Amino acid sequence: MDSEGVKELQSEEDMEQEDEEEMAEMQDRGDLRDVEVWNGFISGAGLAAEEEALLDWTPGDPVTPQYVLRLPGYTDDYLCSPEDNIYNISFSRFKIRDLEGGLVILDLKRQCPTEIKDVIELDAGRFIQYHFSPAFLSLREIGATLEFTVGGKAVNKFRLIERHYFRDLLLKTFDFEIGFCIPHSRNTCEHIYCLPDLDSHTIEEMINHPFETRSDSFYFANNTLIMHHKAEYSFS
Ligand SMILES: CCCCCCCCCCCCCC(=O)O
Repeated sequence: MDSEGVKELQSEEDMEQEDEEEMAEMQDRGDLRDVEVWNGFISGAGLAAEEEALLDWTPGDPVTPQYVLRLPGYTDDYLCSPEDNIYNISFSRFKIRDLEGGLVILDLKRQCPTEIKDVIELDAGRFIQYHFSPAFLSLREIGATLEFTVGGKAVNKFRLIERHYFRDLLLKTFDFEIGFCIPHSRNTCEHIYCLPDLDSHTIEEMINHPFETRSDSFYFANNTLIMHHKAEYSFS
């Protein structure tokens, strides 16, 4: 696969409608608890037992796209291990550009052998801190180009779900369908991020509190979680 312009699949409105339906069902059943949880506000990070129950998930159950789309906050831990990347997907470049002005904001490249290696990278970094300027928060749309190689097995339904939070407030969920990737391929795709409209108080808080803005990136193949990356952001 060598695709450009992967789009956001599920709109915020669709997700809100799904949440409203879920809440209405819960209300009918009489088990509606913390409405705040479903609005993206929780009082503590990670999953408490009652949150797992609310999500209808018990430890050991597979982590599905539906599950991560309902997470109440930034996770305390990684929800899969590096060994779960059975397709030996290896990221080689990550570039961010402002779609309006065309300015490249970030371009991270990894030194990679010309030949695609079909080995699992157990030491691949899963956590990164990004340093942006306050002006980043005024951007409307950014394009994030991802370059990666795939090992000997074809990847079906490759999908990235990314959840961005400031503290416990869910800022936005991005859901990108990357699709099918052929074995031993080198791939490029660009995801378009429409940045959320944030109120001035939240923006000020995000600027004044570096690395309290965080994200979980969940990568799925065939609805199975194969990679989980975490990131923190400063805008000062
Ligand atoms: C300001 C709140 C929403 C921000 C959306 C910013 C998009 C940033 C793209 C970078 C995502 C990289 C994630 C990662 O490296 O795991």
